[in-house]
Amino acid sequence: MVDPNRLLLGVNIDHIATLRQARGTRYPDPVHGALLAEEAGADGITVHLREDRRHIQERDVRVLAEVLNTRMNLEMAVTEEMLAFAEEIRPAHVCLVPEKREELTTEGGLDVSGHFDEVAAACRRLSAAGSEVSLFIDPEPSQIEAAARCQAPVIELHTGAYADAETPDRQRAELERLKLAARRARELGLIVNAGHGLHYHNVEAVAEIPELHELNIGHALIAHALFVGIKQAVVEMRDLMDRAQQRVQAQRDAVRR
Ligand SMILES: CC(=O)[C@@H](O)[C@H](O)COP(=O)(O)O
Ligand SMILES: NCC(=O)COP(=O)(O)O
Repeated sequence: MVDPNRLLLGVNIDHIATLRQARGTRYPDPVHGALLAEEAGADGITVHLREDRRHIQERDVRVLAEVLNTRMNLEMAVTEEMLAFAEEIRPAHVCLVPEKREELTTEGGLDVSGHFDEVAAACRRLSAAGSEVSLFIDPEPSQIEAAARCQAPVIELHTGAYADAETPDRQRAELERLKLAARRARELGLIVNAGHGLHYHNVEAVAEIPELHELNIGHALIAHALFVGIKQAVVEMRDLMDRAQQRVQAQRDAVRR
């Protein structure tokens, strides 16, 4: 039986679409990648439908909504166009993210406290459409508290600062911020996910944070898949996450003895 406390893996397939868009071809199809990722053990599929449509297209989201066996997590900006699209598709999960057209990737978390009314209204609309809403935020107490006040049931902590840390000290400090943030969010009753920039060499310390529910991982996993295949790339990531959780459990058991 699958452990109900197992840390879940959401596989972000955006960068399969990046390769397709580079040539304007029909291949590689992110939908194909999503189905293989599910077969290999992904617990969900994440797609970010960017305003500039640089990778995932509306067609991808529509087809995924029809064929996924797990669940879709649609990442999107808080715009009228995207809200109307999500209300039509009604994905299982919608993650609200900040977006800048000129950015290389999502540089930081959503400023929930600074745009409280707009984000709270989006949460209400999406919940009414039947989607579970999550807010992609930096591991900052003020943002976590604002997310709880918005009545979003889920947050996703942006792990980019941890992943990009250039020194071990900086990385330890960023990991500590993530741990404190996860603890605070759980105290407030939020479900806590995390993601961005996670890689095979930095995922384990994050996977050891006991309050986390799901990690969303894309770029590094799809890059690895180029060489080992997507199923193997998912299995390897899953193994690292499982082993990290088993270590935490073994430490807990040792303390109890
Ligand atoms: C919100 C987030 O962290 C991911 O969706 C990530 O943005 C992957 O896509 P990009 O590389 O386009 O940012
Ligand atoms: N929300 C984070 C995500 O979906 C994956 O981000 P990345 O692993 O592509 O950086």
